Amino acid sequence: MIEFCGVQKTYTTGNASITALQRIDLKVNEGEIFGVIGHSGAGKSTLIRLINLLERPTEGTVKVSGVDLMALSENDLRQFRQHVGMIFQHFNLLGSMTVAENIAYAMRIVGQKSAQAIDARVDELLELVGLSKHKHKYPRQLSGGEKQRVGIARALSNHPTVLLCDEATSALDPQTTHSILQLLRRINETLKLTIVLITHEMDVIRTVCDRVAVIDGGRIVEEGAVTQVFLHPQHPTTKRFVQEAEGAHDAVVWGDNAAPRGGLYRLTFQRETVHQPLLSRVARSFAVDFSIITGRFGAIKSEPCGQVVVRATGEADQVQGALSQLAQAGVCVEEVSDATVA
Ligand SMILES: Nc1ncnc2c1ncn2[C@@H]1O[C@H](COP(=O)(O)OP(=O)(O)OP(=O)(O)O)[C@@H](O)[C@H]1O
Repeated sequence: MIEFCGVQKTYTTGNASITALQRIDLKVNEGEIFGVIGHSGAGKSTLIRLINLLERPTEGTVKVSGVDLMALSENDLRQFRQHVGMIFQHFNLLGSMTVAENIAYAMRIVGQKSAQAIDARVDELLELVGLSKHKHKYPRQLSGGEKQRVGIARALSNHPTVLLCDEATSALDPQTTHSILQLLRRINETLKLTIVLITHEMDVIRTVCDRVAVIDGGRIVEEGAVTQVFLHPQHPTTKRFVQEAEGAHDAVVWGDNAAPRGGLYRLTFQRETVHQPLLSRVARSFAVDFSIITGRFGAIKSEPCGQVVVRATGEADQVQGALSQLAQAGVCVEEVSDATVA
C-alpha cells in the first residue's frame, strides 16, 4: 500500500544542511494501523509528510498503491491528495467557521459535490464521529477531543484510502486520548482505511497499532508486529520506550536479596497461555519454586498478554524440565540477567 524505498531527506537552509531521514525502507500494508514512534527530532513528521508529498524525498522513492509520487504531475498530485486524509496535533480547524463549515470546506475545495450532497455528507460524518449535536458550534466552543473529532470528520470527507495522524492525541488528556484512539480503531475496521500515525508515546502504539517502526536519528532501528516489539524489544531506544510505558526503572530486583539464588527467567504469556495455570502446574510436576520478581499484564490492541520475570530455584535438571514444559505449552522462556520488564 505505502512503500518507502531508500528514502533520504536532507533539509538545506543557507549553508547548513541536516539529514532528517536516512535510508528508509518501509512497507505499510493495506488496512493496517501502522505506528511510527520516536523522540523529538527523530524524523517522524518528515516521514509522515513524505506520504502526501508535503515534503519531497532528496533520494529514493515513495509509492502509494503502486504509484510513484515523485512521478505525478501537479494535477495528478492534487487528485492523489484527495485519497490521503490527515489529522494534526493542534487540529488546524478554521476558527471563523462552524464545525459543519470546516468539514464542508474540505469538500468544497475539491469542488465535486452539490451543496445538498455536501450537507448530507457532513451529517453522515458528524454521526460517525459522534458530534451531530455540535454541527453549528465554532471550534472555540469545543473541547480538545471534540476538535479532534471534527479534524477526523474533515479528513474523511473525501473518502480517503489512507489517514495520516500527526501526533493526533499529544495535546489530549489520557481519557480523551483513549476515546480518540478507539474512534480511529473503529474507522479502520469499518471503513477499511489504512492508518499511519506518528507518536512519541508507546501507549498509543500498544492501544491501536498492528505494526510499528521505531525511528531514532533519522533511521528505523526496529520494526515489526506490535506484540513482538512490545514484548521483546531489541534496540536500546525501543527498550526505553517500553520501560517508559510500563513505568519501569533500571535493573532492580526488588526485595530479592534474601531469596535463595537461582536463574532469572522472563516468561511471556500470549493467546491461550494467558488463561492457563501453567506456572503452578509445572511447579507441582517438578521440584521447582518460582519467585515472581516483576510482572506486567495487559492488552496489546485486543490481545491479552502477560510477562513475568521469575527466579527459579531447584535442582538444575528439574528447573530445565519445568522450563521446557512451559515452552512446550507455548510460553516464551528467556533467561535474563536482570529483572527489568523490557
Ligand atoms: N523544514 C525544515 N528545515 C530544516 N530542518 C528541518 C525542517 N523540518 C525538520 N527539520 C529537522 O529535521 C529533523 C527531524 O525533524 P522532524 O520534525 O521530522 O522530527 P520529529 O521526530 O517529528 O520531531 P518532533 O516530535 O519534535 O516534531 C530535526 O533535526 C529538525 O530540526
